[in-house]
Amino acid sequence: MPFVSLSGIRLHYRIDGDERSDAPWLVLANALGADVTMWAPQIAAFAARFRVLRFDTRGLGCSDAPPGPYSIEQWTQDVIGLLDALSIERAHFCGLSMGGLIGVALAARHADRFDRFVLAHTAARLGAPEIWQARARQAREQGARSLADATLKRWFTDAFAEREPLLVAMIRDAFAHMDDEGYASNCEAIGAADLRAEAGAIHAPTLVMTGRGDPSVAPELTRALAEAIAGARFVELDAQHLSNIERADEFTQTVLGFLTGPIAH
Ligand SMILES: O=C(O)CC1=CCC(=O)O1
Repeated sequence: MPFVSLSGIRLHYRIDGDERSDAPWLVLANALGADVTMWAPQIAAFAARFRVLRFDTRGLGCSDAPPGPYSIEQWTQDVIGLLDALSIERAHFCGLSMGGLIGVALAARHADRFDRFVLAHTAARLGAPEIWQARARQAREQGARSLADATLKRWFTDAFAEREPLLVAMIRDAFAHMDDEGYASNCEAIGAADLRAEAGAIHAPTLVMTGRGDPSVAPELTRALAEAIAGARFVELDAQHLSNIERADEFTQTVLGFLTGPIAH
């Protein structure tokens, strides 16, 4: 299992696609409570066009979970450190939810390292700090797995959960084994992150995506992010929060179309 060591922590990553090719790099960033495996439905199609680098955000999956709270600066330094460690000069970036929030910060603050951004099911501010502090407290006191049922209900429609119980069980399994401190520390980073004043400074070509029924990040907040970014494309899928799983083909084709197609000026 490959890791890079960055300022005292080990970050787990995976690469798909032909590493020796000169295909563009595409970085994938996961949601809170998920890990690199959430991108499984996209990997074959993405790896046919890109060298795909996915990583477990600090505190989640197989990456280290040092005591927090974490911060948006640590998240972005983790991504830049990972690119540096792997000698990747530039990449496209696709992040969902918390991964999308990291993308907003990278697009505003580290534009020189990226070409195009996909910011899915996210916003420049993901709700009031008190909500995230309460969630962090619950994770520390009762364990992150105490949040699993409610979270899964926000992530998928009932119809999808009934149709695909195995898929949902696999996502739940990854969630249930999250490190409690890592989950809580990421909640605190989300609560402290308010990038509304920075979204207007994003000039990279950007696709913003939401789900019509997303109860985790309201579509209006995601739409507001798209409106703040000059020239951003906005797409709504018929899904709740993890549209890359519930509407896997549509998500994949929308992202590929954007990353490989012409950019309207
Ligand atoms: O936990 C949720 O419902 C949704 C969420 C917000 C930020 C994130 O990454 O996931």
